[in-house]
Amino acid sequence: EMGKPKHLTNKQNPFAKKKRHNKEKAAEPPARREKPYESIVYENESFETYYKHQQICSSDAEWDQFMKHMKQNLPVTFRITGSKAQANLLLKLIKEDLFEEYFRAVKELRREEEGAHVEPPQCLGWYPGEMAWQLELSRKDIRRSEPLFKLHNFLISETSSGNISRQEAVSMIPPLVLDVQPHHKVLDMCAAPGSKTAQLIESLHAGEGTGIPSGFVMANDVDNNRCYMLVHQAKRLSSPCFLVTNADSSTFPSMQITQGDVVCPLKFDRVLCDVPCSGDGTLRKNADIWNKWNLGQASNLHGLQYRILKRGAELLEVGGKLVYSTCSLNPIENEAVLHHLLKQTEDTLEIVECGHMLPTLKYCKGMTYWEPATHKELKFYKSFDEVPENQRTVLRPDMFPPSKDEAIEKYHLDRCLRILPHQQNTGGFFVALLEKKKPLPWESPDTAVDDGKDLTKASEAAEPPSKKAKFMRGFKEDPFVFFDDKEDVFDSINGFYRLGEDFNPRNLLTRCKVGKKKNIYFCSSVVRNLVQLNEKRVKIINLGVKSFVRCVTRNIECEFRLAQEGLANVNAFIGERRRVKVNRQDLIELLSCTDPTKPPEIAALSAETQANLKDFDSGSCILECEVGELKLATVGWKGAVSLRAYVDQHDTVHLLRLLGGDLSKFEKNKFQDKLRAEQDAGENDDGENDDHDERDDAPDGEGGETGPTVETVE
Ligand SMILES: C[S@@+](CC[C@H](N)C(=O)[O-])C[C@H]1O[C@@H](n2cnc3c(N)ncnc32)[C@H](O)[C@@H]1O
Repeated sequence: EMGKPKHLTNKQNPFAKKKRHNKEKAAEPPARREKPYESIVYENESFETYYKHQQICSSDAEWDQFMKHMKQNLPVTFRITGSKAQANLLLKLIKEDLFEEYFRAVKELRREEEGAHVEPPQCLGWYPGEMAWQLELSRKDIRRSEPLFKLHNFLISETSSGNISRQEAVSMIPPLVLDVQPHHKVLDMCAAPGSKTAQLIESLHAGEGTGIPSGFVMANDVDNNRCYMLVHQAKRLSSPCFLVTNADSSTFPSMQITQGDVVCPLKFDRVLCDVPCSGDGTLRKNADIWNKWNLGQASNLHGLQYRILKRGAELLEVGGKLVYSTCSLNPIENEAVLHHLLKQTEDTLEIVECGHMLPTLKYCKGMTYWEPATHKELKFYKSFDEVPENQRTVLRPDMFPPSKDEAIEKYHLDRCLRILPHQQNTGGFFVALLEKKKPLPWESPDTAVDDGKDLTKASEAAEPPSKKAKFMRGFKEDPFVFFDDKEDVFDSINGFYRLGEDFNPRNLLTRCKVGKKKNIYFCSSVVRNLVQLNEKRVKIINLGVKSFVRCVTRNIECEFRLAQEGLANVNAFIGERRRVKVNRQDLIELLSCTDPTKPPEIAALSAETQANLKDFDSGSCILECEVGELKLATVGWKGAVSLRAYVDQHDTVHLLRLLGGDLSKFEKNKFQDKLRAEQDAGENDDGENDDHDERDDAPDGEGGETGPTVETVE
């Protein structure tokens, strides 16, 4: 009776789940096989000619610095995420323990070459709260050097549990500048793989103790496979205020939202346009661009970038802010795109200053003059009139700069930020912050004001036009099935967990219309509203956080256990009867148990905990532990004589780290493991591919909870 009735959970579309799983797998980048060092030539003549001509650096000496840095590997950067109390404690442990290990390991690594001087990790001063750091080591260094294995383990494990994010320094900038608040409606138009999306979600949740934010983040990508990277990325953040859509953002559909009692056109307070680009700012990370770089790409992308930006501006609320960013240095993809739109939006849209939001960041001002060029022979043109007829489909009038005065006084192109690699040893990047002052000239004022006047128009559009139906085809998602007010499963859950008056059962959903509900997801009210109003207008890929999981156990009245993933959201609603206070030592004990057949016995725990467990019904529960300022909560399982923590391995390591427990049994030395495996096999590998371990930004697979399936216990 304990088996999971898989065939029942998905009667409607038995293959959808498997497909989804495969898609998620396929979305993970393959293990990298970097080209042997020698085969990359760090040179590209057109690149140098083009950018020298555009004067992206102010002197020859600076140009030399620029080129020198472009040819070096990028240093590793990461930022600490998560709630304030946990992030502060993790920061303290990083500064004390991790950096001590860092100095030791780097000294060991470099002893022969460089003596014993080690550059200390550098705090990125423009990122708030000392939460972002740069190490003078490349990813390759960290992956390939045995002395650094503990540092590497730390990075992998804390990334997987979502407590740090290994993100390029410059990529942290757009979300900072966008300044997302908990009540904001946020659209990330080109979101995959989602490192910036993660930051947007974190900002949405940054208001301390305010419960579930009233705003939301909608992350979109045109590439269906890459949408699953977003799902994967966001899973670690467990936000009920998040959804993933799959649409071409240059024609992003108009949607609706209920405000008060009125259905209104959906406009966003914040829009991120991190558009597809030639990527030449990432040469330090993607060295193959050295061989491929040509100017044709930029001219090709300009149009798409413009259309995405324009649609973003349309979807923006008056008074709202939009960030346009690329990892390209090319003015054709940057200032020219902004100028192209600003010419048409007159005084309704304005580039605003944002440098002051990034104290200590070194950058150049946006360019106010540039010369478009043909990509084969790199012939530069000062005005469109000079462009020969046969080049006029490639070089468009809109790619040319305004007069120098206009560029500054009318369009404020100088307010853009250009970050060059040598300024603080990063990748190259471009970012501009725009504010919408009025409805755009082609928008009627009504559509920009949420006064519901547009209501009739909006509801006429309720049925999608048939040409929209075309892009809705393709891979079919399982449906989103929300609970209604009389859901029998809910009564059983509510009876067991006493969810309280404030909990709205209609914010729970499953992904199957018929059959037994297996996983129950939780989302915020606004996300439910968006799905219900817009499901037919846009392809929605994912939303909701897994919060309850079917788990049928003898003698336990409720057929659902809590899921660790969703605990942070439902925790506040759960009644006293399913909460157990445990002390620090007990929680360390519970987390350190890695043998599922021998769960910790209640009799071996502290007297306090034993007393707390008296008259406590068996089944799923919350383990609560207070250590100083820090309140930790994990999912647990109370058996007849045992108590266990029900936490996956990465979370276990994170919690043990915070609690000061012993991590040694979780430290893996892959170099030693490999050596041992080779010795066991009695033969030598050719040793060619030594980095087929976890890719840096891709946490490994599913990483299921390590406990046994509870179904088989007691
Ligand atoms: C520069 S990457 C975005 C990186 C992402 N913002 C991050 O920080 O992880 C550009 C993304 O735009 C997507 N894209 C390209 N054309 C698009 C379109 N027309 N609409 C929406 N997304 C598009 C690509 O699939 C790609 O994932």
